[in-house]
Amino acid sequence: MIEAVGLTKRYGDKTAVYNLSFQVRPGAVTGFLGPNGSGKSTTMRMILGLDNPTSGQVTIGGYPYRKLPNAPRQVGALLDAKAVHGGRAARNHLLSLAQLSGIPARRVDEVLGVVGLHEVARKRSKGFSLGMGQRLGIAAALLGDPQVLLFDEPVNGLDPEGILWVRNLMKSLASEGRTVFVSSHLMSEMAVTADHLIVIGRGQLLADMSIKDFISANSADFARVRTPDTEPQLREKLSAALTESGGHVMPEQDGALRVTGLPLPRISDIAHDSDVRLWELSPHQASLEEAYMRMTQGAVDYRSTVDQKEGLMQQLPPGAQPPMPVPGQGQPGWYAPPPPQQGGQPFGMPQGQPMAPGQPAPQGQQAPQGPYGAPVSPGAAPGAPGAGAPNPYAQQAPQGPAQPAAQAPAQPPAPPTAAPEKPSAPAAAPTTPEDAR
Ligand SMILES: Nc1ncnc2c1ncn2[C@@H]1O[C@H](COP(=O)(O)OP(=O)(O)OP(=O)(O)O)[C@@H](O)[C@H]1O
Repeated sequence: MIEAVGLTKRYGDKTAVYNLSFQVRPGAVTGFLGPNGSGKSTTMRMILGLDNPTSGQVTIGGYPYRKLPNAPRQVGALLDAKAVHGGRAARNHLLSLAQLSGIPARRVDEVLGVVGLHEVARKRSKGFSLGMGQRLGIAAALLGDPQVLLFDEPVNGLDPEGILWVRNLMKSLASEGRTVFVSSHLMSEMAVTADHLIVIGRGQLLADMSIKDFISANSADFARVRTPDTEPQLREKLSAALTESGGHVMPEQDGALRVTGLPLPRISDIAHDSDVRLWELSPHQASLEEAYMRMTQGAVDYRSTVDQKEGLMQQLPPGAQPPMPVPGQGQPGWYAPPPPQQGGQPFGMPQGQPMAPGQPAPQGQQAPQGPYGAPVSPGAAPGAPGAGAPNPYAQQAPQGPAQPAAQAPAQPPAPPTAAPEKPSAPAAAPTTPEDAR
């Protein structure tokens, strides 16, 4: 288990992480979500002993990383897939990491099979595609057969097949009882990968909850109602009638109305009673990406200066409800879809679920040891199981296509921040203590 308590990191006058407390438990994929610059990588570096906290502490299995006995065998991480010596063959790169950590050479071939890079094992990594580089970084993380794994944005730049492969790998590692902590800024990806979510914004904890709770708290039902385009007065009439009946009405970009707080049959009756013809009346669920953006909208450091949000600037039709204000957040005159619990917690924290973890798991709890990738025959195709023993990770699970990457949040430009440029990530695999900065 990974446990952070009051973790704070300052770089000069920039506070990258502030008073962060959370636990990452074994047997689950824990998604670490936050907008760009929210402190995810800084937190991961502190977990791995590559950066010292300004205050607070973070431990793995009760030890700070640097005091962890035989750390490379217990913790594996992918921080930056590009942090490899490009002139070295993939196998040699892994071999050198293995030798530094006293890991036998045969394990190198095992992990090459696990990530499906066996056929290119003797090729220099500088010719690798982004996806192959990610696989090589993941192979390095798996070398020590560790119980604790950290992946910083492992699907960045991957194609749908690669995303699906990483997703299934995370899940199978967790199903073996390992602790899997994976950062991302894509809610849509975490929704289908993670069991648990830790969300941060500007270095502070915004939410710590199971994905199930996040979904039930944030997937509000709403109805889309569309009146004939040719008769705008009907739209206004219906909007007023729905509002009068206790509904919350907001305009959609395409001229339809988004209605919450009224069941579909009631909306139909109100339209009928108001003599308004409908071209559409359909049930919908707010997307998790929207809920996540709502949660983090006040904690986004970097915004596009390109005006991409005209659709959100529509005038409210007569009778329409203004957006729910999110205390201390959001931009005046702008709005995201309303939170599902009107008048309640803007982030819809489920009952009895604290913002910060409240149930410490027993210290030193050991996850059950699962079977690990058995050697794969040298002729095995990349990503395919070997001809000998089955390869649990290289196999494609029969699932649907990966979800497309979400649109960047449409937000007005924020005032420039004085944040210094982010330095490049550590230049070597974090499993080698020698590389610690
Ligand atoms: N070594 C450093 N010196 C100064 N500032 C830093 C340093 N490392 C990080 N920061 C700053 O701390 C903040 C958090 O950065 P961090 O890289 O941890 O965010 P992140 O959530 O991983 O972002 P991204 O999703 O863009 O990778 C940023 O404002 C960044 O510029």
